[in-house]
Amino acid sequence: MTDIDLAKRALRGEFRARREAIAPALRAQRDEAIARRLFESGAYRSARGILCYVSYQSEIDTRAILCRALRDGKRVAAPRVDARVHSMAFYELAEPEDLVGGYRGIPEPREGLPSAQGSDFSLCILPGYCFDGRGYRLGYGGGYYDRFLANFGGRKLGLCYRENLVSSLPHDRYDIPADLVICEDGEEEYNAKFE
Ligand SMILES: Nc1nc2c(c(=O)[nH]1)N(C=O)[C@@H](CNc1ccc(C(=O)N[C@@H](CCC(=O)O)C(=O)O)cc1)CN2
Ligand SMILES: Nc1ncnc2c1ncn2[C@@H]1O[C@H](COP(=O)(O)OP(=O)(O)OP(=O)(O)O)[C@@H](O)[C@H]1O
Repeated sequence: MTDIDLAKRALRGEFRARREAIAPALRAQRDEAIARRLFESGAYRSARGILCYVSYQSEIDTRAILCRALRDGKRVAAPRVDARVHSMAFYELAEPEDLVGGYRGIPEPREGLPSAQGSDFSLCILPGYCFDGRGYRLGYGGGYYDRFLANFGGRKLGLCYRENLVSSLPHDRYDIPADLVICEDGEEEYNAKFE
């Protein structure tokens, strides 16, 4: 375990507590505001398909996002972890019911769904405890997203409550920053290429 891993571990507890301290009703309102901003964004509107995490615990809720994207006629895929090989892949959903209990209780695509491949999937929506001023994220610590993003050529979009945006996070050579972070009251853009 490197110094950076240890520093990140200490921060996870702090930022989870901050997220959990927001009253549920307020959190729901903020999640709705974040989803609304996402739907209005060029990143969402121009994507034919999205790769989106399925929220659990106190993560920003993506249920409404997944359902709306399916209704909008987008292709929608969610991640499934293969813990044996420490990797994660995305599978395309036909309906919300395609999600079943998976890794650590996170809802994941059931077996038998097609793997999400191709340029239609041009947007990946990232979870995170927090993001910094350059788009770096602090995740659960599995390194799953960094391994996946190393081979992903599309737009990387984080969802984050405003109070969990920080100026700077520790990062190592594997960390891949978001191009854009959406908060309940605005957006932070890091990669002009994707305006
Ligand atoms: N919704 C969601 N799905 C996702 C991720 C994610 O961050 N969010 N992942 C992103 O990589 C992958 C799963 N990675 C994970 C890695 C570690 C733990 C974990 O250790 N969970 C502990 C609580 C940890 C904590 O609260 O800090 C647990 O369940 O007890 C969970 C998921 C793929 N799917
Ligand atoms: N592409 C990679 N190849 C090898 N090791 C990696 C890679 N990406 C990340 N790691 C390692 O995995 C460990 C966890 O990484 P990190 O703390 O960045 O996870 P995270 O981004 O918080 O988790 P997640 O992506 O699952 O949300 C670190 O030790 C990191 O160096």
